[in-house]
Amino acid sequence: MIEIRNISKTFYQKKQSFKALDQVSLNIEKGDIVGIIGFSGAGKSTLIRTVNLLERPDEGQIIINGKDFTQLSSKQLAEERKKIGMIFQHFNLLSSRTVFDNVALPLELDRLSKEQIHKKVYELLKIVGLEDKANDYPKSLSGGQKQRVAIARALANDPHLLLCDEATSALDPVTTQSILQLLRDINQRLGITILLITHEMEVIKTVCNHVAVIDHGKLLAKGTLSEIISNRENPVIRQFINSDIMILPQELTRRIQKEPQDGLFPLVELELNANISVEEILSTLHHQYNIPCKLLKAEVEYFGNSNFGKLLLQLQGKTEENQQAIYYFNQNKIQNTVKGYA
Ligand SMILES: Nc1ncnc2c1ncn2[C@@H]1O[C@H](COP(=O)(O)OP(=O)(O)OP(=O)(O)O)[C@@H](O)[C@H]1O
Repeated sequence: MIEIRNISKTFYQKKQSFKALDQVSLNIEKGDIVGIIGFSGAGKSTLIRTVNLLERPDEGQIIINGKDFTQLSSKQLAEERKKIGMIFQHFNLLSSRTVFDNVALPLELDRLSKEQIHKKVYELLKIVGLEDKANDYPKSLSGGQKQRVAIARALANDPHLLLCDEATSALDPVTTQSILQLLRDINQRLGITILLITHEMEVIKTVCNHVAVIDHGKLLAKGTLSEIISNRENPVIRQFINSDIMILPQELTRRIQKEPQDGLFPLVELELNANISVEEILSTLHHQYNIPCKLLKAEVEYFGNSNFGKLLLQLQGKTEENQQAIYYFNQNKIQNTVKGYA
């Protein structure tokens, strides 16, 4: 439905050039929620802005519902853009207009009658849960409420696609979750495709079913959430997914030894992957190998049927038994690190 095909964009400033996008291609299916993640300066904003041609690419095509946007006249483009809503990190509301008038703006530009506008604006405010704020001005709203108004305005022309440019980056974690929940509702109830950019993995995990990773203007990887999360080879992806260092419980930190000693057992940190579940690992150690072990800490997340995260296990078998456990981890590509002995 949306095809970003070999897009490149170079910026020129004072005789210097900078390639912000380099041959980026990405397909987005109708009804998807696709997240593009990357570090600051990776090219995310430039990429999302090329989709509705706010930024015109130097090369490549943007094909939406069979139309190549780069080939449209400005009049045709203006028509097509009405069907693409956009929201921004800093909401971009007009401070001199009430909530009602902000949401009404695209409808006024479309020359709808007063009655039609009134009906539509209240429908939209109901969707975003702000009917009681119609007469308030943006300055009296919280960040989350401002973003809701911006979402209502973006939905005014019944778009088939919503572009979200770091829409939750200025919000606290609780408000972020409520805005993401609203985006998911809109996607499910209204069938609107959503393309969002973010530098936060939490945002991706909360709402996206497909992910693309961008770095230095190039698309590094794309796929389902679990495909991307299982991609342990790429160092950039690893940084996003695996940024959490597992902190040992305090009481253990005090008595942990670096070298093996009689009477001490190894503490092993395991990195889970999509191929094997926590339950299977523990059950194999207990029942198949008969190795006593203690689960000291677990940070596990589930995506579909796959689990990811880390475990801290103390292997309490004899030396050979514990080695057998390590062999089992290696055989199953479960990354394991002996953190010490206790
Ligand atoms: N209009 C412009 N003129 C010159 N350089 C630009 C312009 N827009 C973007 N750039 C440069 O292109 C690169 C990519 O910028 P972009 O805003 O797309 O990155 P980003 O991944 O969205 O970063 P952030 O998360 O910090 O917003 C940056 O190095 C930026 O300085």
